[in-house]
Amino acid sequence: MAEDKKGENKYSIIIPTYNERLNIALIIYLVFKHLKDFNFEVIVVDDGSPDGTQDIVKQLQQVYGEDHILLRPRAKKLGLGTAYVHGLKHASGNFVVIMDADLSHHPKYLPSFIKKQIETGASIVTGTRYVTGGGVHGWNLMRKLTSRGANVLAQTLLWPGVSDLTGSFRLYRKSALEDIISSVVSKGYVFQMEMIVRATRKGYHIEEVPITFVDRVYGSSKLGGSEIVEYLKGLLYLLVTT
Ligand SMILES: Nc1nc2c(ncn2[C@@H]2O[C@H](COP(=O)(O)OP(=O)(O)O[C@H]3O[C@H](CO)[C@@H](O)[C@H](O)[C@@H]3O)[C@@H](O)[C@H]2O)c(=O)[nH]1
Ligand SMILES: [Mg+2]
Repeated sequence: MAEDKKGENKYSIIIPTYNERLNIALIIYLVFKHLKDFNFEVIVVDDGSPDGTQDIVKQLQQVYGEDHILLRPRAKKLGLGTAYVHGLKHASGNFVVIMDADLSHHPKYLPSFIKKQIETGASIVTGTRYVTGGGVHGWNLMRKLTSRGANVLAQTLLWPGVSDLTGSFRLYRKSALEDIISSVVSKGYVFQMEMIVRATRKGYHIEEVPITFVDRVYGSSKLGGSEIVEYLKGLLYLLVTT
């Protein structure tokens, strides 16, 4: 396996949170477990969660160290896309990973993202549910159809050459992420699709690794009907502007 055992690379793991009190300790434990051979930091971007997520993160900082877990909160819920932008400003690594807090993105995949990047030299490695070896577990039929439909629609209109456009488990070379993010306008969930489409248009080397997305056990999704409308608007915007 290609490895970066405490080598020159540092991975900044950005985890956006909104009401993830019941998930945050486990995801951080698992990140530490699976990245023990690598240089990394975890950056939690919490948007003033009323459930006290930040209190748990502060306790975890006492256990793991404040240099390993950074809490970079914002006063209120400002949207998932802007949470990544905020986290990136505080990242000290030369690579950045973006992942959900609710264990839908299992940290066990992190070494395979890193391995793929080292083997190929890619600027982006994106987790995909829609190739052999990947999948979705635990979603109801409606959510499966929504995700599949969103992907098929975007594939048909935009031809990006990436199999999972709405997934958000990704590793970026930090310089690439900074460059791409500077041209992204979306603020919510559609941010993921805009990021990867703009990356393909800019000619970045993108590789994929299969992941199985497992629906959360604790808490609830923050994806509402308004995000679906925003997705459709974002799709049209990309169609016109890219
Ligand atoms: N800071 C912050 N975090 C947020 C916000 N909205 C959501 N989050 C956090 O973002 C992560 C994903 O939110 P979920 O609500 O769990 O999303 P989901 O419905 O499971 O959707 C997932 O799958 C989609 C693809 O099918 C993805 O498009 C989406 O990004 C996410 O990975 C979680 O860690 C959640 O706490 C926000 O406004 N601010
Ligand atoms: Mg989720």
